[in-house]
Amino acid sequence: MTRPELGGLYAITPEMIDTSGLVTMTQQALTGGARLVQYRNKTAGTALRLEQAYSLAHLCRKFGVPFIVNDYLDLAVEVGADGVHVGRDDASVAEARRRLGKGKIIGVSCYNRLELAVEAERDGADYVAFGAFFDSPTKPGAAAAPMDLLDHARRKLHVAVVAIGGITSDNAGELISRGANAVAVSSALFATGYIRSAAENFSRLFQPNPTADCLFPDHSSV
Ligand SMILES: Cc1ncc(COP(=O)(O)OP(=O)(O)O)c(N)n1
Ligand SMILES: Cc1nc(C(=O)O)sc1CCOP(=O)(O)O
Ligand SMILES: [Mg+2]
Repeated sequence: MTRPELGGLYAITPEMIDTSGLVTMTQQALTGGARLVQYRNKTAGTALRLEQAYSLAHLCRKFGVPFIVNDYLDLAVEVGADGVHVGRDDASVAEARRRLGKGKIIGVSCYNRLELAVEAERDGADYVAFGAFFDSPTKPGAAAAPMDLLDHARRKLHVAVVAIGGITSDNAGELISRGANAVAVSSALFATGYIRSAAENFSRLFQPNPTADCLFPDHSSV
């Protein structure tokens, strides 16, 4: 079943060594309405990763927003994260569930493959992620995912669907209207000089639009 907290703007943190800068930038994203945060750092050493993950876990707790650790299951357990995100080179869903326990969030990368999502859902994932929908500055070599994958996913799956890869506030609308519950964004949030307002722009896309309802009233239930 789709967990209600797994929707909206999903902020993927950038790689940086300055922990206080990272916390400040993430705080701006949260103030602008980010509903999930993922700590993603592929290059930091163990001590820095631990320091950053603890700091971000603490920050997210203050905002009441789930904090997810990318790749590192041990780190997620150690800092009391709300969940972990795993891909093809990472822990299995079963292992993540065993280590984290019931109630924690397990997200799984499914790239452009619906069958991986069906398997992840069956194994107990809480959300599945598809991408890359657009060229990603963060992951330039990512395989491309077609938009209609979201239409198929919406019909076939019951868990939350996350879209990722080169998403901006200009191209996110179509992903959301095709059924993405959340959009995972790094560069179009953190590589801007206006993180808070970028986050607000994304967050607005998830709010019901009263003007559109007024122009096009929904009589489907009448
Ligand atoms: C929300 C979300 N979706 C996809 C990914 C990519 O995970 P993965 O394929 O394991 O690649 P890395 O991020 O580990 O390089 C993600 N992290 N988050
Ligand atoms: C971490 C990651 N995974 C992807 C996938 O397609 O699986 S794309 C991606 C990078 C997302 O960052 P940006 O918003 O800067 O494109
Ligand atoms: Mg990974």
